Amino acid sequence: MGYAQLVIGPAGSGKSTYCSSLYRHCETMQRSIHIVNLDPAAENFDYPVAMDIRELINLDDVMEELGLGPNGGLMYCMEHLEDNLDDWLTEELDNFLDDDYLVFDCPGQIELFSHVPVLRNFVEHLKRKNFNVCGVYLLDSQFMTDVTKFISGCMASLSAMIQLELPHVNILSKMDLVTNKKDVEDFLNPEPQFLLSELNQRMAPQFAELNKALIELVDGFSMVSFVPLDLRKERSIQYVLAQIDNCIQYGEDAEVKIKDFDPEDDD
Ligand SMILES: Nc1nc2c(ncn2[C@@H]2O[C@H](COP(=O)(O)OP(=O)(O)OP(=O)(O)O)[C@@H](O)[C@H]2O)c(=O)[nH]1
Ligand SMILES: [Mg+2]
Repeated sequence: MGYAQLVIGPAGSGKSTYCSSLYRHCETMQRSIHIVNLDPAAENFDYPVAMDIRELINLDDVMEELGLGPNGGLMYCMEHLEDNLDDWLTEELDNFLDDDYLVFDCPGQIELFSHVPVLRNFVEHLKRKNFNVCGVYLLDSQFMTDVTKFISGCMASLSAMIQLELPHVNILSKMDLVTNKKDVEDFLNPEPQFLLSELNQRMAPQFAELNKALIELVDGFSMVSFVPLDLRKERSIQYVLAQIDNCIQYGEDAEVKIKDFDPEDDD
């Protein structure tokens, strides 16, 4: 049994930075972890790349030879990955041990986890190879300061959740940039009534019914809650990792220390 995190979220939400911080954290904890680059457009890495889509296909070549732009080129590369799950990916995965822990740093094109089947098929392949996989969805806390942004963030995360059908952890990234914690706290584990009244205040009256339906949806999928991540704090990284480990049953035999501490304790 292997373990895997699929790190997804909009462009610039902090996925690669999270991966490198996680790597360093695990290094300190003397815990083995391997970061995989799935972004054909990535150029600089702050972590050792254990496996790399760029060894399968080169984005510049694709753009040049097929006359595609950066986004079309990226989608082509990802589809090429999808076509090579059985050979390239299988061979690459054979380099790892049975109980290895892999973290996949994905590109940020939102269509990859909203309606294009590439990542879903990728995940299915990992599952067939006996991996326990968790979707880790990063959302930038800078975009979480009012209710309309919160709802749109939830919808994007929800579409990834539905598309991938994975255990799913939502992370609010870049908490170090949040000066007024109160602004964001309202949205970490929000009260539906609070959200609805905020939303109604923001929107014209004819949206009242839609607002109600949206909030019911967000509330109904009680998994739409966010764990704050402040990369300056080891404890914050540790807490996020423990949530994810819990989802994929990592270390169940090895007695992991999750317990219930407050991630904001050390303020
Ligand atoms: N202050 C702060 N900046 C961050 C943090 N995480 C990421 N950033 C910055 O946000 C920008 C984007 O970060 P990346 O980690 O490259 O984001 P990404 O999600 O991998 O982006 P794509 O791969 O392009 O989708 C960079 O300038 C990072 O330095 C954080 O926790 N705090
Ligand atoms: Mg990245």
